[in-house]
Amino acid sequence: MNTDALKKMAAEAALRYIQPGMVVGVGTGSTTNFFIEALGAAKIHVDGYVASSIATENRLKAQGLNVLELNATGDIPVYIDGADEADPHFRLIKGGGGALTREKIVASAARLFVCIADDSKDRPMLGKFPLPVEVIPFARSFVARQLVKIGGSPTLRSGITTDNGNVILDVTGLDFSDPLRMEETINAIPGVLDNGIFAHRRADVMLFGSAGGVIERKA
Ligand SMILES: O=C(CO)[C@H](O)[C@H](O)COP(=O)(O)O
Repeated sequence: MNTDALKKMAAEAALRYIQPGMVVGVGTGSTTNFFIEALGAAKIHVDGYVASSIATENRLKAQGLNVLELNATGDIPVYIDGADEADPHFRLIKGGGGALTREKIVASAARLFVCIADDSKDRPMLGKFPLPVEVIPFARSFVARQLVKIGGSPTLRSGITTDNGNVILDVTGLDFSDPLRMEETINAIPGVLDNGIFAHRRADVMLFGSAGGVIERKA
């Protein structure tokens, strides 16, 4: 089975978490795009959707789905999103699509975070995928130097400005033995808006598409 088929399988399995009348948070990326397609076809009468990016907002609207502002909804029952890596403790690296800050906000506003991915993202530990860090452009060089001091090798992602008007540094070489601490350490650098470690707000459910079917894990 190809990777897209596995992503689609996980995305369609997430529909079981969507009930009529809910507000649903929706992430960003190719796996989430399969979820949006499945939502469009399923025609579940939810109250509306909160998008984690402008790209997702546009896709939801293209399916005729009702998009709500997070500021108007309060806490939301469920958030569905992909990941770049997931460890056995439901901690994630996200931000391959550059939407990590809004994704973390919507995930944190949700009572249940269901993470959908193909099983290549199922890893014994985080850190193979370069860690995305969203940085205010004014602080780019300063933040890069601080990341080097904690063992990282940052690279500026070219050709992308985030929905918040910022840049992304992709960082390799960091020590992921304590992801929660690394999440806090990086976010304490002035000029960092957020980073792609989801250890404070982990997933509650993992749905992995695999050749043997959907693997479901609950925290
Ligand atoms: O965090 C993300 C976007 O910022 C995505 O969820 C992550 O990059 C996975 O993407 P894909 O579903 O395309 O593999």
